[in-house]
Amino acid sequence: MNISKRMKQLMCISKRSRNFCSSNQWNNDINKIRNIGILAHIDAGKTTTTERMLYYSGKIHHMGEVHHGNTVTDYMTQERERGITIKSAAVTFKWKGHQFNLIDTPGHIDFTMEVEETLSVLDSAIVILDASAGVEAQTVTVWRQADRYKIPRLVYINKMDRADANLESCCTSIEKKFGSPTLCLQLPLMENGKFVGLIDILTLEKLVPSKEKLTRTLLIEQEDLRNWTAAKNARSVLVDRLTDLDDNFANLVISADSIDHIQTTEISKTLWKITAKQDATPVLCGSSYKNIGVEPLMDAVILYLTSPKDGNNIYSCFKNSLCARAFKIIHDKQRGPLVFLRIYCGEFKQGQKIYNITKDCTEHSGRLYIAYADEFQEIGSMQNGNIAVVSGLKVTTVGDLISQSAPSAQRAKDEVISSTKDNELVDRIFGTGTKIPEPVFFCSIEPPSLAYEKQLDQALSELQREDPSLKVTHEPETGQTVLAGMGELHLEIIKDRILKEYKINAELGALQIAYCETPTNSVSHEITNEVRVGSTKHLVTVSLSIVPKSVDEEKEVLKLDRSSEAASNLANIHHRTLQAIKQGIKVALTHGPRINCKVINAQVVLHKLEIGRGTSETMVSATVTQCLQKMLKEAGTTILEPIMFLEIVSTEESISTILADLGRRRASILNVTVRGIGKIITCEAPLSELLGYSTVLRTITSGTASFSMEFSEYRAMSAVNEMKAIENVRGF
Ligand SMILES: Nc1nc2c(ncn2[C@@H]2O[C@H](COP(=O)(O)OP(=O)(O)OP(=O)(O)O)[C@@H](O)[C@H]2O)c(=O)[nH]1
Repeated sequence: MNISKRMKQLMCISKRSRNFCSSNQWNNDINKIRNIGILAHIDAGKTTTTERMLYYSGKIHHMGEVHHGNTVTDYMTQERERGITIKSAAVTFKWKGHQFNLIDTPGHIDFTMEVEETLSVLDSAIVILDASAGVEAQTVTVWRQADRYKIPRLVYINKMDRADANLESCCTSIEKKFGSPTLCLQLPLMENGKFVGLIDILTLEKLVPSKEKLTRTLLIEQEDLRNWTAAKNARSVLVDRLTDLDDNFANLVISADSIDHIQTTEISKTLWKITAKQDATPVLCGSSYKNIGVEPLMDAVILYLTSPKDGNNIYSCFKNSLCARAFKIIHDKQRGPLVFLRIYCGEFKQGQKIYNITKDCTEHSGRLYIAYADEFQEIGSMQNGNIAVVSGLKVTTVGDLISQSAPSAQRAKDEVISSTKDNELVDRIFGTGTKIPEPVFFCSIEPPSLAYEKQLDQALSELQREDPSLKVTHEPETGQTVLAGMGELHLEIIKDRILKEYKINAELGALQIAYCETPTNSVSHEITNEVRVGSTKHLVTVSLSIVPKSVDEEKEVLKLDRSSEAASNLANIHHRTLQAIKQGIKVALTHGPRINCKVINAQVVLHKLEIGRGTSETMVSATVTQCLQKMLKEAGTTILEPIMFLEIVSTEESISTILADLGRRRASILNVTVRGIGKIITCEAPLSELLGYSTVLRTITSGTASFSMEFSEYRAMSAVNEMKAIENVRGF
């Protein structure tokens, strides 16, 4: 690693940061804030593009490169060693009077939780594509995630310098895979077959960058007929598309005497509207590595992406009192845990007391900062619309909703409940912000000696607080600590972090597949429990059914029987009792009867509940667990295995070898398509057949093929494979 270069870069950040203390130097004009994320498939160029943005904004004076391991946002040792992003990184900088709070996210599927956390607090996003690859497997995943959070986005097609770059086929793949019409705003400017700049379709200008400055020159018909004609035609296509998408713009076109007289500002305004509504996707292009296209991309962020004020602020019920959502936590050696907050309403003041709505507790915050990746600039206060970092919070975890005080939170909740019958909205506001993906791999972890046991527990608890997709459990029967995560790389990085950051050489057991169980039949049961405390008898009776489902259709596993006989008995269940029942269900479904793994795809229906005076919630929970465990045994369970979706990119020569190998892995081939000079195989295969697949693929194709995979679904297997799974799990 080029250490001196990195040192210079950091000094440069710190020097600029020192001039930058008070919050009122920051943009409190909410219209001029852009909270944006950069999303893409692995290696599309997110970190390289972010590094250029920091450079052009004046935040750094030397551009780092991913292959030199000296970029600002890939600051973790593991990121620098491997040249991939693992943790999302937030940076704040200014561009043309606007404040960008930008989050660079990882592209690897194992770190998808980082993307999910980021998306839950963003206003808009840039999706980057590799110009030679178009829409790739992970692009589809992040696009779907962004759809779920209704995030306006634009696409930046990077790597236009590559010989096999193809802007048109990228646009076609966006339209085909996402059903979103594309609005192409730039064309590549070629000289002797080389990509040297861009043509701005709106202004009919040539944009030719140097490292220091971007030169804009108007295209002149007589001097550059070919480019001028291409730009004019592309502008007509753009105007036509906007006419189809926006009635006001259509009226403007009808009343104009010529398309040429439509003002660029009118086109821009319409583009903003359409992007905000997500009716179409603006497309820009460039080569971040060759420093082409990044400044116009930053201009496009200002022009077409939304500010915090433009979106529908679902938290407006908090009015001017504080409302913020925690979306990321890191552990800083000096400052301790740092919680990243998106502030939706009010102001966060350094050292203020906060009420954590999710955890129902009050905490004291410490210092307040603005983030520049792993550098932090202390500030006194931060206004709504912004992203801030807070130290000192001990209880808050990712996804928690924060307010000023319990009464202000209650006032906001009362207001929403009285003004809407929409329970989903209430849940979106006051529930936890992010969806935590299910881990598909697990392994045991042991300290090198008993002396390290406490330290390892501490390290795991910090890592778990940072990363909700990492699950740490202690198995009471075996005394083992078990780590569950998203993939081989995820768990490998955790082990490496424990070694490098906590200096513990922990031992990981063999990787195991996270199988699940599902009830084979529907069963009902009623149970009565009685406990004597002194002379008092405490009674509880529950009647439940368990019903198998093809997937977990409902958000809640528990459903109340709505029949007339049950309704009166269940009408007045106290909130705390309901929580106790849910807790009892959770415990029972954590360990299935056959191989002790999680029970999924099941619905539990509560028919009856009778509780004697003074019966504790713990007793209710225990009775529900006991009843369900009995029912699961009676119903019998089927074992389910995780099935992965794979996309393999290969040369023509290796295709038959790869297909033959996939045949031995119980894979179903979905498609084989041509991409450039190579081919893409899409298929599904059980995860148990894919352990160490990256090494195998590298070996059988001499390193010419690459692949990405993501979880598809849990599926039942044949009796023979079920036996094998049982043997594997018992051997663990
Ligand atoms: N030819 C070419 N290579 C590029 C360009 N932009 C980035 N790269 C290279 O592509 C590789 C991946 O770039 P990154 O910026 O790390 O990509 P990323 O999307 O951040 O990667 P992950 O975060 O690990 O998913 C690096 O080797 C870059 O130098 C480009 O415009 N042209």
